[in-house]
Amino acid sequence: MSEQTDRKPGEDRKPDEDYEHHGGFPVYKPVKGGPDFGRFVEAFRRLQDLAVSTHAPDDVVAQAAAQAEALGDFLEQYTVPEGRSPAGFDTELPGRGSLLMLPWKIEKFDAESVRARGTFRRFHLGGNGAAHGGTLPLLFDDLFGMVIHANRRPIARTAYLHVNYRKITPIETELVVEGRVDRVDGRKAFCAAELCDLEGNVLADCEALMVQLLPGQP
Ligand SMILES: CC(C)(COP(=O)(O)OP(=O)(O)OC[C@H]1O[C@@H](n2cnc3c(N)ncnc32)[C@H](O)[C@@H]1OP(=O)(O)O)[C@@H](O)C(=O)NCCC(=O)NCCS
Ligand SMILES: CCCCCCCCCCCCCC(=O)O
Repeated sequence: MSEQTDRKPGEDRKPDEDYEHHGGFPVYKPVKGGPDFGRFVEAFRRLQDLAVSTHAPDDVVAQAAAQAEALGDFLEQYTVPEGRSPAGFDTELPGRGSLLMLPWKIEKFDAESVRARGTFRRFHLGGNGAAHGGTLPLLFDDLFGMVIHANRRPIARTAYLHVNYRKITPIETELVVEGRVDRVDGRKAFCAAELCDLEGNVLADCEALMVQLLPGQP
């Protein structure tokens, strides 16, 4: 039996009593990268942009491939398990220092809402100047993870995520996304968010159900 509430997130709730119980997840802690880590990640994003936007002569591609392979060989010895790399766990960096997440900056983070600002990069291109349709669910899904965290709720899994694509989402253009918990029903947190341009036009909106995990649940 679940408890139906109309409470506004953060309004009347104390931090979730189960906050430290993240199903079968390990206890994650932020992992702060060193002084050059943000620069390191941004250099890789630039390479991703260039890898998808250049058509270099074969000898240049061969040289670039050899340098990339050498860099991989150089770094491989430092591989660590999940949760030990700053990538995705450095909360001060755009996209938390992850190459997968959108490299957006958080500008509001509280129980009312989480808001982030940034651009879809050239490597996020779908077609005809628009961000790939699959990159928007990634943006919203990661935002909802932060929304859950900002509401002092334990880690939740996304049960569903519904995106309405209202207008073309351009790459290389500053945009804003903001999301919140709309309603809580026991383990279920119903979330909503909008992606807007700087004139306030809604480019896409999204609704998702985030389900709190049971003990031991993966
Ligand atoms: C989401 C998940 C944890 C829910 O499984 P579960 O813990 O066994 O929970 P249940 O199936 O009992 O669902 C819990 C509640 O959410 C509801 N629910 C779950 N999935 C739903 C969906 N897709 N649509 C609507 N409601 C859903 C159930 O109806 C139930 O509601 P109730 O408590 O009012 O009866 C599980 O399905 C899962 O792990 N899915 C994969 C998640 C995933 O990989 N997400 C992407 C990465 S985060
Ligand atoms: C407090 C540590 C800060 C970093 C938190 C990273 C949390 C990652 C949770 C990953 C949850 C799975 C999300 C998904 O698969 O969609």
